[in-house]
Amino acid sequence: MAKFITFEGIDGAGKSTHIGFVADLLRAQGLQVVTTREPGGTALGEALREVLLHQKMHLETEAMLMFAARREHLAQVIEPALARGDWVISDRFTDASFAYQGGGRQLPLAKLEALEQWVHPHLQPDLTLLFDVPLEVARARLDASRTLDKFEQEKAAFFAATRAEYLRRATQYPERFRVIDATRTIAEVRQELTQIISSLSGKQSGKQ
Ligand SMILES: Nc1ncnc2c1ncn2[C@@H]1O[C@H](COP(=O)(O)OP(=O)(O)O)[C@@H](O)[C@H]1O
Ligand SMILES: Cc1cn([C@H]2C[C@H](O)[C@@H](COP(=O)(O)OP(=O)(O)O)O2)c(=O)[nH]c1=O
Repeated sequence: MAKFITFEGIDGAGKSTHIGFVADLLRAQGLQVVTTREPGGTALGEALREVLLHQKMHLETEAMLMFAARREHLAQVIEPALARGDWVISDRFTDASFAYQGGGRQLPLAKLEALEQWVHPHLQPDLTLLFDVPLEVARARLDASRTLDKFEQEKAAFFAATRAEYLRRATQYPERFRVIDATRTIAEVRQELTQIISSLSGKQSGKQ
């Protein structure tokens, strides 16, 4: 049965480093896998990503554009892939809106819940891998690796609140979240990912 897997965590936790690895693990089992990302994943979504990552805007505009990009992503990529029986791995999904817009920027969670109900009332990820690291570790990795976008330039308090909201959601939805201690080496993290993926087979799809 096709499954929907999401990767989450604060910037610099190491999500992107492991997506190809997990996709290859699944492909080695003969599964068809679609990898994608948010904001993005479609032509319109990538255009919105450019705006979201580089322009200042009202917080509610930011939240609505994240969900607008998501609506398109679901319609064009995620839902058709799951309907075909493909597995889908997305670098971020709605938990990121709760963590960043809700936790980091303090948009009331009820507004995000309303957007979630509008955009995907019947779909949740089957598995959410939360790559968890202290802020200093994430910051050191980012500083060493790239030019920072609008979100990555935020201060420590923003990321503390973002991380706290991710962890709160992991406690709220323990059936789909797996919290990965991403301070370990890449090889150690991959060992745990291999165990998680091999134990996934046989569970039901996340469509409600
Ligand atoms: N476990 C790890 N140990 C050390 N460095 C890591 C680890 N995981 C990722 N990195 C490095 O940290 C940087 C940020 O990783 P990345 O996967 O881009 O993070 P994210 O997608 O979560 O923002 C990259 O340069 C990556 O090579
Ligand atoms: C999906 C999503 C992402 N974001 C933010 C988190 C990230 O800082 C940024 C882009 O995510 P990401 O693709 O992880 O950035 P990068 O490719 O630089 O690792 O968008 C939100 O604020 N809300 C959302 O709903």
